[in-house]
Amino acid sequence: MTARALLGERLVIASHNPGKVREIEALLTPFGIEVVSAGTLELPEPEETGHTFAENAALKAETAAESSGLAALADDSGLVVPALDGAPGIYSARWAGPDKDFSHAMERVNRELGESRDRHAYFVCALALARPGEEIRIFEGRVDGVLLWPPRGERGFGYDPMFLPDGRSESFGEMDPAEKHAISHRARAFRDLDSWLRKTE
Ligand SMILES: O=c1nc[nH]c2c1ncn2[C@H]1C[C@H](O)[C@@H](COP(=O)(O)OP(=O)(O)OP(=O)(O)O)O1
Ligand SMILES: [Mg+2]
Repeated sequence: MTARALLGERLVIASHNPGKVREIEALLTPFGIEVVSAGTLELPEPEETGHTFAENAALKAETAAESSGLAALADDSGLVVPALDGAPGIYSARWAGPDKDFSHAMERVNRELGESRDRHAYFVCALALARPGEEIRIFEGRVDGVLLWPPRGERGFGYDPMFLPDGRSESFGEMDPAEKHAISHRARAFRDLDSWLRKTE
């Protein structure tokens, strides 16, 4: 797949999470690509049966590309806590249950950590880019930090209020979105995508 082909087309953002779609739209702005979300096109939400972030991202991008006939970009991401053997990891969304209750998911993370002295965690983002009938591409990013309790801030989404990125004094829930976009796992995956686009131009 070439950058030229991609840049001349409409791109589906293959995500049903409004917090993510908002961030992806902001991160895509400099690329000047016309985007449409999976929700707007009423695309189905596929079951995430993969065992890795990359597999689930690929599955979501391929499903969206096939059902829309357009190029599609999917994001599979999550919070990895080494002291919890990597949980919630690819199950990060599922820990919030059908009501997407992240206060409950954050409480579970904190409860399972208990008195553990190791509160290190990182977010991972795998982006998958698919065009109908073409080989899929994966881009990845990660950001390290520590888990706070109680959670802080109302901005962002998901586990943001309990995540303090290394070297910062504000949680992702407190930060201005532009600051999160400068350092987040998602921003780093976009940098990876950007350097690939430049190479293939
Ligand atoms: O920057 C982030 N800040 C806070 N929490 C985050 C972030 N990035 C991922 N997360 C957590 C919450 C999210 O729900 C889950 C991803 O799960 P994941 O399956 O990739 O997304 P999702 O089900 O919410 O939407 P969709 O699959 O339609 O793209 O990890
Ligand atoms: Mg999902």
